[in-house]
Amino acid sequence: MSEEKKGFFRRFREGLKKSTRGFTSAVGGVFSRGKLDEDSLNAIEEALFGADFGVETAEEVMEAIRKEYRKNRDLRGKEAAEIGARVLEGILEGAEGNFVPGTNHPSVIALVGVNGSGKTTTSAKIAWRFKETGSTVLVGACDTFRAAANEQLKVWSDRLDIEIIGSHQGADPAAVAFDSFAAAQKRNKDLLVLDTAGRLHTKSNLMEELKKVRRVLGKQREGTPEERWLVVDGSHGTNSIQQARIFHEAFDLTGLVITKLDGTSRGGALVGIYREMNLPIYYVGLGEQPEDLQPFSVKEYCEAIFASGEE
Ligand SMILES: Nc1nc2c(ncn2[C@@H]2O[C@H](COP(=O)(O)OP(=O)(O)OP(=O)(O)O)[C@@H](O)[C@H]2O)c(=O)[nH]1
Repeated sequence: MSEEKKGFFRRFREGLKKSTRGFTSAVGGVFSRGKLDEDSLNAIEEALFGADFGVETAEEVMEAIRKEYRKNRDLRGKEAAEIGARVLEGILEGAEGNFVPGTNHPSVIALVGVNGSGKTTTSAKIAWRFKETGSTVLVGACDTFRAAANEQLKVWSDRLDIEIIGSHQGADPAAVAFDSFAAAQKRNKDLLVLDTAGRLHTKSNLMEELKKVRRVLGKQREGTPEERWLVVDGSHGTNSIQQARIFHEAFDLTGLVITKLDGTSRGGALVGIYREMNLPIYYVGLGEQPEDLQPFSVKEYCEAIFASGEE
């Protein structure tokens, strides 16, 4: 395995460790112990329900483990963990998003989500990631509600050498989106990332505002923005599902980014969100540094979740 790939796996595991700690400590390391018994099976079941996977997922995983246990009373914790990881991988089949900027200069990703979910930082992190791999990128500061969002982007832009189209508080987000797209086209950028607001000043509805952003961009180039990703705070657990539905209805989402998986014991919620939305997860946030935003890996996620408390 290449050094770079090893680094990626390590980061994914490290970031998810806190997310999985609640899960693994609840099963008391039962997966790393020897043969299973009824008590340890109950402990696994309890932990599965506590990790916010959702009832359906918890039941499916448990059913597979119990089925194997009925056939083989010598089943070991490690084998049960492998069964769990496999079932989860099956459930998450198709969840891995893979984004590469197209040839349509610029490809456009619009990030939406409730305030505080991590849109601004995610915009900067995505821009940095593609800049590092040789793409030319522009970020549009369409969050004109929160004065600090524009400032925050400026700080990131200075720190990471990312080009942004700034805005001032109270400006029309759709106008900023328009200008950003025009600038990205003019400068022949590979990628334009649009940060948007999670709240608005005016009484006008946030969803109406997002629809307007889409309408305006669609007039500039049909189908733009072609990537419409919802940024979800992973630590909010399955509570995020209702919000996700509302955004989906208004903005016809094409993908998900799940942030803050490093700071929560509810990392299982990602599964519930995917099951409900059935949209690819492009990135997961595993910390505050730019490199902590990682492409989602089903295999890594499932293995990290069932890593049985091994350090
Ligand atoms: N630990 C951790 N913190 C994160 C992650 N992603 C974002 N954050 C932090 O979450 C906080 C909110 O992020 P923002 O990017 O400002 O959120 P926002 O969605 O733009 O918020 P609004 O502009 O109010 O809509 C910041 O302090 C980020 O540093 C992550 O993956 N892990």
